[in-house]
Amino acid sequence: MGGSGERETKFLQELMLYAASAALSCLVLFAGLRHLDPNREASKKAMEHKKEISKRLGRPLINTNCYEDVIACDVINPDHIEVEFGSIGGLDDIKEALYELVILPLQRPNLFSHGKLLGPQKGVLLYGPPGTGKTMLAKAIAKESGAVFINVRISNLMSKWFGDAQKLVAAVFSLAYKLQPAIIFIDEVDSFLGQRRNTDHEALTNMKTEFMALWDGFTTDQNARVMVLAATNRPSELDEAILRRLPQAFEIGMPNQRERADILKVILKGERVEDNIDYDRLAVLSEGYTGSDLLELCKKAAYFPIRDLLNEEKNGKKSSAPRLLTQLDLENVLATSKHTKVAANDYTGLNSSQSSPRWSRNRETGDPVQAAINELTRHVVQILNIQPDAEDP
Ligand SMILES: Nc1ncnc2c1ncn2[C@@H]1O[C@H](COP(=O)(O)OP(=O)(O)OP(=O)(O)O)[C@@H](O)[C@H]1O
Repeated sequence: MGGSGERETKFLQELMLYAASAALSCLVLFAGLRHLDPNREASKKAMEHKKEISKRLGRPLINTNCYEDVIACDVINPDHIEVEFGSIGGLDDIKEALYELVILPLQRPNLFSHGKLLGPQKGVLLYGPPGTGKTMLAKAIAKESGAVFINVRISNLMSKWFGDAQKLVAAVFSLAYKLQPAIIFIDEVDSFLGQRRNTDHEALTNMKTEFMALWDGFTTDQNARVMVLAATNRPSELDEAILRRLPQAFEIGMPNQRERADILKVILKGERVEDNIDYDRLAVLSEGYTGSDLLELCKKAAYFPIRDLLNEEKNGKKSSAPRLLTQLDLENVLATSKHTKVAANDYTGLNSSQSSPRWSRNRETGDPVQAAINELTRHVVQILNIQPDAEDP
């Protein structure tokens, strides 16, 4: 009797020991797996970001999956975008067209829900040389329309979760739908959705196919306030399948003289500058500059007052603040900086096989023939590396 009682106690003890060690092993395994997960940090960051987004959006935490959480890292709340249409110099007719085509349907979908003729645009392409304000314009559209801005970085989709790239692509669309109104922005779209090559990796090809299928789904869903905005410096590298899905294309070209003056005014607005800046003269002197070049020019010029202040201090003078920026500072930079025309030379424009009327939209004349002549002239100017004598303001 005593022997069987002892055996029972021993059995129970062993059972408990096994149970405890099994529980411990599970715990260790679970903790180990969590540490082995290469995306642990990214998911954690994404979760924090998602919480922040929900808070900022004033909506309860949405029910998202782990892929949507990763995409959430690239979501920008419109209230946090500083760029608005007013901070973009020039591009007046393009801004006006984008207001009607993109902003209004996102802001007031009811206006576009009567009949089939006025369905909202689901894809818009901005193309032109680097530094001309395409990204800025895309952000301003999100800001003005109150849409969340999902900046799709292909490198993000490809590198972090290589095997799951297709699921991430699906997450871009599903998250956009949950957060709508939303703008999915794809910069350098040619690198992601460019012409298919035999050398393309299978994962990239699958991603493209998935992206197109999901995009088509949204195009037919009239209630989805989600739009794809794509930008490229190499429009000629996009294939027809993409162009079909981007029926509205806008060339964001090199700014003309009047636009350069406008851009300079916008950049220097609110800065410590003298009142007598001659913007028209600066615009003449800065021919061939993009908006981005003009920003760099102003940044360089802003150092002159600082240098002067430091020199004065060296000579024993005490100054409380740097002097105002002058016309001469800006002209000095223009005279000394060797402008390379990188942007204009890089821009390949469109090849003839893709020149259809929609591509030939010319924001200065609206005339396709004139647009073709301008394009040709631009190429000749680039090849000969000459500057036209006069320029249309
Ligand atoms: N029209 C403009 N008005 C005011 N600032 C401009 C304008 N165009 C460009 N800029 C300035 O140049 C910066 C770079 O422009 P942005 O990144 O939008 O050019 P991009 O066309 O998208 O170039 P990329 O093709 O290289 O991405 C902007 O952040 C802005 O400060």
